[in-house]
Amino acid sequence: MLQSSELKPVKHEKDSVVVYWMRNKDLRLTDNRALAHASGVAKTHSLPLIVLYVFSPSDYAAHDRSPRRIDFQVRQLRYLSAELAKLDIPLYTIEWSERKSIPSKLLEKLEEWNASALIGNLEYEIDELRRDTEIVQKTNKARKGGEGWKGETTFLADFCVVPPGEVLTKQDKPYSVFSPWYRNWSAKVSANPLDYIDDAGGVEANDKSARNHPVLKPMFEHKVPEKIKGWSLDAEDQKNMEHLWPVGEGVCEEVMRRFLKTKVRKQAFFEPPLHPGAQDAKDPKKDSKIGEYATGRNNVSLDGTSHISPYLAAGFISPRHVLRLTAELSNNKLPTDKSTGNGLATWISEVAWRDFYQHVLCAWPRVSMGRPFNLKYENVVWEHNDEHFQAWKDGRTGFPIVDAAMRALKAQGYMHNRCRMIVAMLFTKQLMLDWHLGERYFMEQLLDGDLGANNGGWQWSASTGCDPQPYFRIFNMTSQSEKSDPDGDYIRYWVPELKSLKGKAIHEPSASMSEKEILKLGYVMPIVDHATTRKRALARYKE
Ligand SMILES: Cc1cc2nc3c(=O)[nH]c(=O)nc-3n(C[C@H](O)[C@H](O)[C@H](O)COP(=O)(O)OP(=O)(O)OC[C@H]3O[C@@H](n4cnc5c(N)ncnc54)[C@H](O)[C@@H]3O)c2cc1C
Repeated sequence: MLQSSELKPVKHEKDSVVVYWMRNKDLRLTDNRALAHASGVAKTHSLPLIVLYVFSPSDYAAHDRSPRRIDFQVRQLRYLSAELAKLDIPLYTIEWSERKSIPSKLLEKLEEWNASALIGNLEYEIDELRRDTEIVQKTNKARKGGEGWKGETTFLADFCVVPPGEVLTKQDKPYSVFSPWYRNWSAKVSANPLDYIDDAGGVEANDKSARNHPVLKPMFEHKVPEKIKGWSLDAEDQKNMEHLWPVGEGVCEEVMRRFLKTKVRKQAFFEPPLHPGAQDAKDPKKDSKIGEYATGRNNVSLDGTSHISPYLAAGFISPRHVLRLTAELSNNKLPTDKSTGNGLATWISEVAWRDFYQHVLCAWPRVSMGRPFNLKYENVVWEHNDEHFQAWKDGRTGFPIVDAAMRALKAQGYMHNRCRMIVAMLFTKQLMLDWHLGERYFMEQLLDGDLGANNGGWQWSASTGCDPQPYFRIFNMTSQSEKSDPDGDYIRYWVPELKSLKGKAIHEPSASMSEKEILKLGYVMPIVDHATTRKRALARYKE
């Protein structure tokens, strides 16, 4: 928790207001710690609540945000605005292009509105932590007799199941290896489910008189913009995204229900999570997607994972909520021992990875400043090859599984986890390109782009991160392809040039076909040779 100091109790005067600052990772009205707290403060002092959201295009640019992600958030904000209006609460949005001046502009607004409290959920990226710290420091200074807004500021931990700083070694140090961290994390969660996965509460309606409050009245006239200049999509992509990643009433719960209660389907492409025709599982613990997750999650031609990541990353649903829904399948217990091969336990451990990378971000802030976790690898010599970088982005590397995955990413703003590992491995080890470039490209494309998870995934692949893949274990693209897309359906869908290929040839056309034959299909030869580049990578890392 980050809070202004308790110098003098703040006076909640009768014409003041309470402000909940909604951020990019908590775009929901239920099970939301800061919103519930703000609503409680407003009720206790009989004050109206304002929900504030700040559009900050310069932050989006600095954090390589994907326009699709901004569009996704805008769609959700418009939905939330309508929901809040039913509760007589305004959702007021402001666009500020100067990100460094957000604290001072915000404090000016709070003074203008005569707000007595500002409440939000913490964001763990370094820029955001600095911004919130500046707000708290400025408030404290004003409350010690200085100029400026003198209300109460509170930022709460909400994004993780277990807040950063609570999973520590016996020596009170942060963990840098996932397995012991996970044992500690799961012991805490299982022992204190009420603390960690209980519903944090939501929002209560304002009194009807809020509609005539001098500060709130004009806010009810305010409309959340449909588009943010520089961050909007063309009409076709907008339609595509609305179809693949819908927002609105009950969407997240339904995405979860499909994962927990319906059967795995074979699909070489990713259908929207709310596609028609999902078949109910007989025994969800065994034959639903989650029941089969321990094995199904690595087959990229199955819809064997939840696809909840964009909704979790932008906080349309809380991680507590997804775990509660999972626990319902298991007598309200959370099975966490994944060594049993239990699908539920394996899935819970994946959700825990999300927490793990946030904990890493907080314990070692250098990872959100572009530096490797493992400083030993800070000076690995990377190649500078624009042609290879472009071929990777365009899905024209000559490695079919990589090309399929990269084309899927461009088309859908999403990529299967196994494919993320494969394409990142080719990028960092075989192409020997700087992982920062791949990390940035992912952020620009992904709907679920999140600094902690994305940086963690990239540094895992580049072997520079926390508990990474050791540098000498370099994926062989052909065997990865055979394991993750056994029938080649995923490749055939995304790389139609190869759809006539049968059997193993789909995974490595160049092993059985001449260059002329491959080019005739409209495909390309591999842009690098695995054996040569493997040696190069080993040498570079050793150096
Ligand atoms: C190079 C690379 C980059 C990645 N970038 C991101 C990113 O920007 N945002 C993101 O949310 N995930 C990222 N991941 C993790 C993972 O690929 C996605 O979370 C997952 O594919 C989302 O699909 P799903 O919701 O169906 O996952 P499921 O398999 O159903 O997993 C459930 C949830 O657990 C979390 N999760 C699962 N695996 C991981 C993981 N390895 N690290 C962190 N959280 C995880 C996600 O919130 C996910 O929605 C990345 C992985 C790699 C290797």
